Amino acid sequence: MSQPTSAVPAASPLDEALRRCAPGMALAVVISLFTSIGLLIVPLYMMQIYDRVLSSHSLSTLMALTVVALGGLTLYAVLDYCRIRIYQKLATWLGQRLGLDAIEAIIAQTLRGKAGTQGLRDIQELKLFIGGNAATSALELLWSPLFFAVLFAFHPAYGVVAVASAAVLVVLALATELATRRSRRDTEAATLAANEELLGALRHVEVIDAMGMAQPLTRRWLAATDEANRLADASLRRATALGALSRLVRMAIQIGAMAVGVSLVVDNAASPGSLFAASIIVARALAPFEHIISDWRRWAAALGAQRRLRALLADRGAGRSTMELPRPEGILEIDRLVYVPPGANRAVLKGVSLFVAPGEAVGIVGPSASGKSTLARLLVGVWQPTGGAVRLDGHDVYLWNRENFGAHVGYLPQSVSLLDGTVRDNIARMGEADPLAVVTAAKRAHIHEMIGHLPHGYDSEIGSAGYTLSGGQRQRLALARALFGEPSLLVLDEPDANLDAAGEEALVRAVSEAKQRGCTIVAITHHPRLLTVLDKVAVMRDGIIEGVVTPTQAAARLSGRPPETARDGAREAAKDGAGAVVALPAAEKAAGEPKLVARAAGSTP
Ligand SMILES: Nc1ncnc2c1ncn2[C@@H]1O[C@H](COP(=O)(O)OP(=O)(O)OP(=O)(O)O)[C@@H](O)[C@H]1O
Repeated sequence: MSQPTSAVPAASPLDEALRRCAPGMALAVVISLFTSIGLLIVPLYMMQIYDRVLSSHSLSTLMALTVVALGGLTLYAVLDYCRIRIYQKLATWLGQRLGLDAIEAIIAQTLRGKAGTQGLRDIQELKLFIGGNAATSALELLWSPLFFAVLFAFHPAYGVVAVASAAVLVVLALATELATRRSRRDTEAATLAANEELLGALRHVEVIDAMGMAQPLTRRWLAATDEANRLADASLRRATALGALSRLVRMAIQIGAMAVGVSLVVDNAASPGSLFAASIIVARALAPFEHIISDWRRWAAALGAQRRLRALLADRGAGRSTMELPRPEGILEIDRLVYVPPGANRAVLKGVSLFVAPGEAVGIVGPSASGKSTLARLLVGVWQPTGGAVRLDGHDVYLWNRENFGAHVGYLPQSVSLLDGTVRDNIARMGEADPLAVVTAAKRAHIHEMIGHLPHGYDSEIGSAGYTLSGGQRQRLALARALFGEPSLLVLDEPDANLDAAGEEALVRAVSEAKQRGCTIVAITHHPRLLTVLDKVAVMRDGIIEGVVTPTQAAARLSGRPPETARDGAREAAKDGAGAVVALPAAEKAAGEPKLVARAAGSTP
């Protein structure tokens, strides 16, 4: 079948977001030209006072200069406010813009076993950088030549002192970077790894508390952070030494500028007023250079954050379609599916093929670790197949746009996985849903009444901070979530694992009704009652489908024996005749012959 799926464009979302920030940045930089000029108001005012008012004793000149200076300072204050607000707005926008992509990327990485929330912290770091002083003072560097020009205009000696001082400060900033870069990066990586391990462990806090595992965990965390602390200390030692040196240099510059100024005044080469004005302007001209050194940690953090964000965002669900597809009929084709987990050297699925017609309900049985849950995850496209494909209505489920795919698919994982929120939020898949649609899904899962008995009905909070549902209640609620919104495909991974007799009965009815509504169903189950409402049952062992039996045959075998005997059941059923079971030779199965299995099961349309 065809695969006309369009791929995601390769442009980096970070570059795209920064590109869209550029006009705002440019406006802020232009405004900062005027605020930089505004910074000259006080020194020029002082110079005029010394050189004109003190010598002429003219109070009217003083008054005029004061009015002009105050007017200029007012304008400066307004422009400075606008400039800072632009940076703050840009930082907020950037955070929102990147947040969506970062969450998507974090989900994609977590699915590949690389869990972590560092991406969100990195966005926060970039926001602080842009919205705070670090980025703004760096952009003010652009206008430093203006100050240098004024100093050269006063006297070339002032200009030379300022430019030479700026060069020394730049060298110090570069030395700080070179001396601390490696250890800083290593510190970041070591701290990140230690914190992620601890956060991962804290998700299982009940186990930790019940079995007194807090101490060993703390020791592991301390051992992991020890290395990070050692590296951080080395980096801090160098940065502190260079910081002390740069403070010494800054004070020496002030003294040097003053000494040069006084010698010029003594030689009558410059006015006394220019001496004071120049010392203030030198300080202003060098301020952005000094900020680079004092804000270096923020700079380093922002550089590290953008590097990690770039890598994270490049990694988000690469190659998935951006185009929405219409509601599928529910033709499910598993085509020579192979799956080798990341880092593993052995395939969990070794060429699984199966065809499921629209509205058909298939059971999957097989012993533990035969690959059933892995198959379920591949059916809903959360993992990328190593080979082969799963197609729904001819389109690869892994490449399918996730939001669009989710609207047509219901998935009940083995771990249930309810999220923090209300019962209503969970059924509605955390979206803003029509109450009628929520109630319909609950009724289809036969839990509408059960929800009525919760403290706040559909508004009952569940999850870590809310009402604690029983295992069976959680499973039934997760079934309602899977049934929400008329799914075309329903994938249920052991939906009966925690249910009592009433729950099992409700599940059987819910699955049977979904089938009648035309939903294609794949259910991993060993429950004989549930098997009987399905159309066929695939028997899995060691990553392959050994054969397909009728539900009656599978249920009969399973009700008398443990699930591990499913293969024997399949083989015995094959001996029963009726062509219901296909026991393919191993080599044939590994090569993958989907149609053989499907045809033999009598399900190919
Ligand atoms: N991400 C992974 N990395 C390494 N091995 C994995 C990974 N996921 C699954 N496996 C391995 O694949 C095999 C099949 O696992 P799977 O969960 O699919 O089995 P199952 O048939 O659903 O078992 P059960 O009935 O016990 O749930 C197991 O041996 C498991 O250890």
